[in-house]
Amino acid sequence: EYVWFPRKITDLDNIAHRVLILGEELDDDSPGSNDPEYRKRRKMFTQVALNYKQGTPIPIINYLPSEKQTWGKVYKKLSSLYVKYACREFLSNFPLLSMYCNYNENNIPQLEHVSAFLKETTGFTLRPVAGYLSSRDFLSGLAFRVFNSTQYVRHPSLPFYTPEPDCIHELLGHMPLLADRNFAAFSQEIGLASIGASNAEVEKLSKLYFFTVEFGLCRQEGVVKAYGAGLFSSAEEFEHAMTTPEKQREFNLEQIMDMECKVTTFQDYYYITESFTDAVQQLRQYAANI
Ligand SMILES: Cc1ccccc1-c1ccccc1CNc1cnc(-c2ccc(C[C@H](N)C(=O)O)cc2)cn1
Ligand SMILES: [Fe+3]
Repeated sequence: EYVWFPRKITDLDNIAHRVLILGEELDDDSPGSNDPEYRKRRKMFTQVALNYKQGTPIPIINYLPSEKQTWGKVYKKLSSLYVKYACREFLSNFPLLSMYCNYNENNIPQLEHVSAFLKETTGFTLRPVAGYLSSRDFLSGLAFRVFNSTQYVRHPSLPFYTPEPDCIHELLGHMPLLADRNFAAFSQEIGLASIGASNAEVEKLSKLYFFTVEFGLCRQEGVVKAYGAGLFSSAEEFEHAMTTPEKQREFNLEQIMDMECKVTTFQDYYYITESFTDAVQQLRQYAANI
């Protein structure tokens, strides 16, 4: 069947309104859905994302003291885990974000500032997203080196594991590696493979994305390290994944394709790839047969 796909970067504006949003479509038992203040605050972020037009600056947000407090708690706890368990690419890029994007315990970095920094390093840029895009729509952004990023902050009741992506997940989880040239290339290749692909192939690519970009492990100097954004942003799942060897498995594309993606609980398994370039090779092989 004919599948529309974006042909130029401004076509990504046609995708922005096709989101699952907290309180409308998303199940109402997500954290903060029974907190009227929080839901009002989330509606503001939703409007910013729905009004956004490609190529315009991302609006600067005056984050609230309660949001900054959640960020600070998470930032402090995770910083101690990065030293022990993060891959070398993450550790070498993190200081750059502190320097150029004002990453610190007392300040939530602005997407606009991080987007400008990424544009200089790997050509990636950010755009604010109101909630869950479909896998196809999210992956199509990556083909243009555009990363759809949430801008709201998780509810203060669940700082160390939240079932929804939020700006803390994007800023601490994804941004440091989007500044790495090999990882940026890998991310774009997954996006390019999804353009015009069938629904079955998009489903497979989104699982590949999920078990690498979101929850990937790698081996560096013989030691298992993390590179998955979902680990870098959840102190609980990060600690769990790195201290439960029986849940760590060698990366195997076929096996991953059959795995179910757990979106609101910890994963059953975490997959180890030797490196990003190794993952790219496996993806290229797979994409060649699509
Ligand atoms: C679940 C879904 C909805 C809509 C469209 C696609 C999907 C879908 C289907 C198959 C595989 C993956 C997905 C969506 N992918 C993802 C990717 N990331 C997340 C996710 C990432 C981070 C976090 C926050 C983290 N737990 C933390 O506490 O920091 C919470 C959720 C959740 N789902
Ligand atoms: Fe993510």
